[in-house]
Amino acid sequence: MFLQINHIQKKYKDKLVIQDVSFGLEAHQTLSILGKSGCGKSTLLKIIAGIEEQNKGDVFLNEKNISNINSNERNIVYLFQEPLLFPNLNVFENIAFGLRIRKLASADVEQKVEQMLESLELKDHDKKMPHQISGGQKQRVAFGRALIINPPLILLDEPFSSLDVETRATMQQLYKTIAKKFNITALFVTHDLKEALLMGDKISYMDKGLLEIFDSKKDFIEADKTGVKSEIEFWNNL
Ligand SMILES: Nc1ncnc2c1ncn2[C@@H]1O[C@H](COP(=O)(O)OP(=O)(O)OP(=O)(O)O)[C@@H](O)[C@H]1O
Repeated sequence: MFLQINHIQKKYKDKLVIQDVSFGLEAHQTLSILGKSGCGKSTLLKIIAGIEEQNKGDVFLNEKNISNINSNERNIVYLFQEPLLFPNLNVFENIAFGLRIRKLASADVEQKVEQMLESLELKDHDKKMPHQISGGQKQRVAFGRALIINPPLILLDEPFSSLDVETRATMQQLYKTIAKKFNITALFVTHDLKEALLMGDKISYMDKGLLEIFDSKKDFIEADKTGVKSEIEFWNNL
């Protein structure tokens, strides 16, 4: 497995937030993590990113135990609901940032950023500043800035939840396209049932600090706790 999580436990003081979480994820796959507010989703992502420290358990990335490696040396990208862009840099330079600090030649930066702008349908916005673009466009710039450095793993923490329904649907489609194009390996946290089903190659459900991965979408739909059956019942009863 490209990402292997073994028996992670996390307590905040005496409160057990993550009980015992283990799972594996193959490279180039997206795992959706569905769960109600407070079930420990963000805490799990923070542990994998190295922002929080677990009390027990290990994180392996590409066969290497990264549990004791500093967050900035893990090269894992963590994308939040609200995209954090550099307010004083335009769209082009926000995306180029990771390449500039790695001292890539200007011509290479230009070529890579142009390609990324094209993939993210941002070509007409390259000169704009972050305050001049919409929420969906900001989220696309944040994706571009993350993807351009080829991170081994991307952690998405409800990335589309502040967007309106239509923009959200567009972003979901775009995510599917770029995930395939850039061979992304990702964890996608959401509290939206449909989004979990759409975004994940694999789907999991988190509840009270425990996580279950389903073997298939059919199993996920049929399990009572995921809420799919009651959703279907609701529409049938209308
Ligand atoms: N730094 C912290 N100190 C103490 N308790 C925390 C801390 N961070 C999170 N918690 C608690 O841990 C539990 C899990 O929080 P977490 O943010 O992981 O939930 P979540 O599933 O991501 O929720 P949401 O969907 O609302 O973001 C919550 O009860 C929260 O109050």
